[in-house]
Amino acid sequence: MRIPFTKMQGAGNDFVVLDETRGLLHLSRAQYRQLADRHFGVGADQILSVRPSPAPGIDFEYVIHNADGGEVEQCGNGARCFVRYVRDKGLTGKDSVRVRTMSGVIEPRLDADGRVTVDMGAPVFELQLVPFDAAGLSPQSHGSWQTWPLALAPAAPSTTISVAVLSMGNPHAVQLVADVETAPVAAQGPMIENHARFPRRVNAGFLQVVDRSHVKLRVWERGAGETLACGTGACAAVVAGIRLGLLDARVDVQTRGGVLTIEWSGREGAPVLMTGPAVTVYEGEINLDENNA
Ligand SMILES: N[C@H](CCC[C@H](N)C(=O)O)C(=O)O
Repeated sequence: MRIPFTKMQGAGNDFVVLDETRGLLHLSRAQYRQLADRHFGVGADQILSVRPSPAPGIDFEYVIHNADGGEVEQCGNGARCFVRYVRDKGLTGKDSVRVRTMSGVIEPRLDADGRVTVDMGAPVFELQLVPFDAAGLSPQSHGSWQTWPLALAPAAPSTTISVAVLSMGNPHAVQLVADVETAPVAAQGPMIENHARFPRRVNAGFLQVVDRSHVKLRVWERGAGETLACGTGACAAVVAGIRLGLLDARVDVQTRGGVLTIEWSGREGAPVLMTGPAVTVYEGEINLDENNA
């Protein structure tokens, strides 16, 4: 099956974008994996499918699959690329669109300077909604919030880390590190991602606080491994830093792929705003294996 696609990236988090506004492609999990494969396919961290409005007052639906083929609830860098895509393709005349994902409705907006700002909605702290199983654990208190001990069981000795746990529509576990460059992302990332206390797995953030308005962040993403940037991960890390009393309301997040600016008032229920780049890299066509169907 030969299909057209658009390759995009937001701060180095890269995507294959598919136009399904005139009909669904009905791709299989294996075909999503092939699209994301950097040797047998196009190569991307996630696949974004643009679909027609699902309901009045909502402009589009946006479906997200990780490189491992699994469908997920939210993708922040993808949301910025999404609005750039629908604008450039003439699928909308608006600069700001309301789009539904599996986790709810978000509102990306094209800014005059070419960057994109997205209202990512409010962070969720109820552990059972992340979801995170805290049974039998005693949290460490930090002012009005807490972090949770997470035992990582390598061969020996087992390591226990301390994570802030929250959802941006998708699950995040954020730990503070002294230096992101030496943080054990490759060693600990998979163990956190697949930890039994996260029934739907989790995105693992490694956060270095530089000062109250600048941080550095690396993220081992659920279903994709370490990416050059993670939009929801940047939102989750800044919200965690604010709640732990370490950050102010507007923070520049330095990722390996670029800078994202995150704003959150600190009031529960208040939305998180994320601003960053969205770039079209190239257009192409791919022969998808039929036997992958
Ligand atoms: N790996 C994430 C989805 C993509 C999130 C990330 N690319 C972003 O920009 O938010 C998850 O499984 O929840």
